Amino acid sequence: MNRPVDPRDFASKLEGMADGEVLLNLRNVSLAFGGVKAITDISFDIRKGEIRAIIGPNGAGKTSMLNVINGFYTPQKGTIVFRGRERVGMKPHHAVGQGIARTFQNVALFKGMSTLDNIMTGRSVMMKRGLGWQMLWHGPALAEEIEHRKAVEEIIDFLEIQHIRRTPVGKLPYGLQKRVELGRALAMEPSLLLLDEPMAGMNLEEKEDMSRFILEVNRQRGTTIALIEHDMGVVMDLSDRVVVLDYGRKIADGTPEEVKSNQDVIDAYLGVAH
Ligand SMILES: Nc1ncnc2c1ncn2[C@@H]1O[C@H](COP(=O)(O)OP(=O)(O)OP(=O)(O)O)[C@@H](O)[C@H]1O
Repeated sequence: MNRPVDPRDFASKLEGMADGEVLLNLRNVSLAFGGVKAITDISFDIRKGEIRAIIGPNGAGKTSMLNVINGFYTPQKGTIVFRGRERVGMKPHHAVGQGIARTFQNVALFKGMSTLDNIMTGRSVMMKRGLGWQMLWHGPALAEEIEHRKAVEEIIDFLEIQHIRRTPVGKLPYGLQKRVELGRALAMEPSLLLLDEPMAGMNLEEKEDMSRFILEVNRQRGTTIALIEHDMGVVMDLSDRVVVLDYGRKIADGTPEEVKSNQDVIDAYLGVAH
């Protein structure tokens, strides 16, 4: 049985960790699918409080890397240390319990459900009282439900989506669906938020809105963020540090300025032959 997750656990696990300390450390990680080497001997870290971008051309291994971080894939080689503890055989449903939440390249919401209910599903993973309790509508379950509703309403306010709270998400424009998906991830109160192409398919205005929300999540809520993004303008504006992958290998790691002027990165994006 999955252990219920108390959001306060996350805060206590992060207590004593200062901004800038290593939150997640990947060492010599390799992942292959049969003969396809998706990730080869990659090491990098994510520090508490930063926005860390993972970039690279198509097929570079970015999504695979995100899937390794949240336990969806277990690498054949390498070590992963999260909050000072080496992780062994973590599964995706443990990720939430550890304080890792993610969004997906293609929005993964319940299309027939409202914005409110979709965000509430993010919260449900933290509920201590099971369905039986809720059906009986006992006092403690009711109190917990009210507490979660309050947290969800705060997220709805924060993301400025009050006007669509009752709308089925399948009826929303794509940009707003992405925002709701961000809301659902925030409902899990993650210490590490993974965003897979948060701006994909968005127009300029939607991108500007999403950039603002990502920055506010990071600055106001103190959430550490790792994101994959193809829009270089966005990456350079938002990120504190950028790791660049190409053909499953790390080719650069540094500030946006350092990475932008790195010759290997320029070659990779121009498609220079290896
Ligand atoms: N489940 C899988 N089974 C087999 N091969 C896979 C699988 N997932 C990824 N790959 C392969 O691993 C390599 C890296 O893929 P990945 O999706 O991680 O790259 P990416 O950088 O995220 O690409 P994109 O920018 O196109 O999304 C590719 O060669 C891909 O075909």
